[in-house]
Amino acid sequence: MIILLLVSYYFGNSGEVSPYATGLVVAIVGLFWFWRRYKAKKRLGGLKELPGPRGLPLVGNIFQLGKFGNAQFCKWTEKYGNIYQVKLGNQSTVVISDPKLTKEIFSNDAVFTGRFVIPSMQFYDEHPGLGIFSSEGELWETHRRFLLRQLRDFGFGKSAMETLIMEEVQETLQRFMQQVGKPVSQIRQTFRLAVVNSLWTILTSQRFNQDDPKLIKLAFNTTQAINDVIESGSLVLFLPWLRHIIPKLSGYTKIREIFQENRVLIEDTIDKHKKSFKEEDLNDFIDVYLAEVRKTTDSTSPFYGEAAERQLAVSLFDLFFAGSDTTATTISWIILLLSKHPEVQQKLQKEIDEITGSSRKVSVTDRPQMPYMQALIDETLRFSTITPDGVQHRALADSEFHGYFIPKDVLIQPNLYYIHHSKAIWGDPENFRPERFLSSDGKTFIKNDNLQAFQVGRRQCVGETLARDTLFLYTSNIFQQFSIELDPNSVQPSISESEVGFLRAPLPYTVIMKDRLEH
Ligand code: HEM
Repeated sequence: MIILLLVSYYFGNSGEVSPYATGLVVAIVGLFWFWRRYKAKKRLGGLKELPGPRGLPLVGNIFQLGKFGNAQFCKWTEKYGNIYQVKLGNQSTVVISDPKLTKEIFSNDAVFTGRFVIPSMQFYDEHPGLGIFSSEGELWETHRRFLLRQLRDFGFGKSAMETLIMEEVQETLQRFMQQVGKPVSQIRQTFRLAVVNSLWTILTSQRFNQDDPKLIKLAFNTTQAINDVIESGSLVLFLPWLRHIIPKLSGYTKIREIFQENRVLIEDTIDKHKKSFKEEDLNDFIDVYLAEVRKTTDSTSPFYGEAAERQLAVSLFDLFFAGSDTTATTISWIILLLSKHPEVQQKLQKEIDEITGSSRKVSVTDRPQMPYMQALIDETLRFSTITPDGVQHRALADSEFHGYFIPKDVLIQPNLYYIHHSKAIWGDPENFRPERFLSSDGKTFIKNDNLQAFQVGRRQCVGETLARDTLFLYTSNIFQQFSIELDPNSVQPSISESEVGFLRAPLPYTVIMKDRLEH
């Protein structure tokens, strides 16, 4: 309208809209529209455009998501199919809801190995894109390879690490023993402390007491800050420029304070390792990393100098952050699901009793003889799906997937919740039924590729082995010792609902433990 008035004014018909001006404006707008369509078509290069819901300018589809964003992603899958596009703020995101397609896109082509660097969520605000989680290209590849090798040599799957995890399992068992017969709540928090402690010990060789305030801060602060941002609508994630306008209200100030606390703790720990460093006595991940930095003389190497030390700090934070709440939340789902399903709990205890009896603790070497336990863990990972939207990847260049044009910088988001709850794949996804991962005689555990809790392909979770060992050791040793039921006098939580937050966590619940081994 403003353009129309300006053009009318120019044509000398002050105040009135002339028909010439209207024609001219319509022609200009029409030409502009055709030009944009032509450009878009040319850009597609004969490829198809992705379907998806229309969004508003600037904010895209954000306000259509609601508190439980994943429910809307599942509805859109029903409407637009297994591959469609949405806009979160000004960020285009391709949502994939089929396990074969996620495997294909994340495994085959290095172009889909990028990451979305969220400005406010970086360990070093001034050096984004470091570490394992947020890095890309050569920096990511070299560090991921190094990390996997060292963690394998230093423990992933080794007995030394089992000993460290078992220390925390024992402490948790003792805590539970003191509470036998009484209502116990705060289950997720208890496991967070235990898991955080074993991870910290594995990475730094330092162990906290489970009541140490430093440990409590480490365990809760970062997740809490991220949850606060999500609860207040995730605006700073999708509209990052808001942090400059309303830093406090958007949650940015709080997040930076917490990253600063983490920074002090991690940098301090690295400094202590530097002071006591001995080439012939490498004890943990920090030591082996520092050894690599000391022997690197090529200034172009990612392991050279001060930049490499920053990279070490962020990698430590990534491992710690990615590994602690994920594992603890999954254990808290296991406790809730087994309390709701006493028949599953009894089958598990029968298997434990047959393998170890009560004379010794369960060890990871028992796992091959425990198919029911393995099935139970996979069924929990499927049923709970703690990362319903998975972790997004970024397209590093314009590319093609199944005839669709995928522009550079678009994010690829696996709809894990949909995949794990698809009727077509699982038959009765709403039921918690470990038997779906067993052979028909119940004697053999059967892996199912449609379970993608750790995602698949080139960026698949590096901590899967550690997570599976931890889940196995906690669950088997807790249910060897205790039978657990929901407290009949407390609120009975629904298992199909969850808390709003960064991870899909169970609603709060209260249980009563009974000592099974009491003589
Ligand atoms: C039940 C527990 C866990 C679940 C469900 C889980 C899930 C995931 C998922 C879905 C991803 C994204 C993969 C991708 O982008 O393709 C991921 C990445 C990652 N996870 Fe885990 N994780 C768990 C435990 C752990 C543990 C114990 C550690 C390490 C101590 C860990 C470290 C990482 C790291 C460093 C990445 C980034 C990998 C990369 O970008 O290359 N996770 N995890």
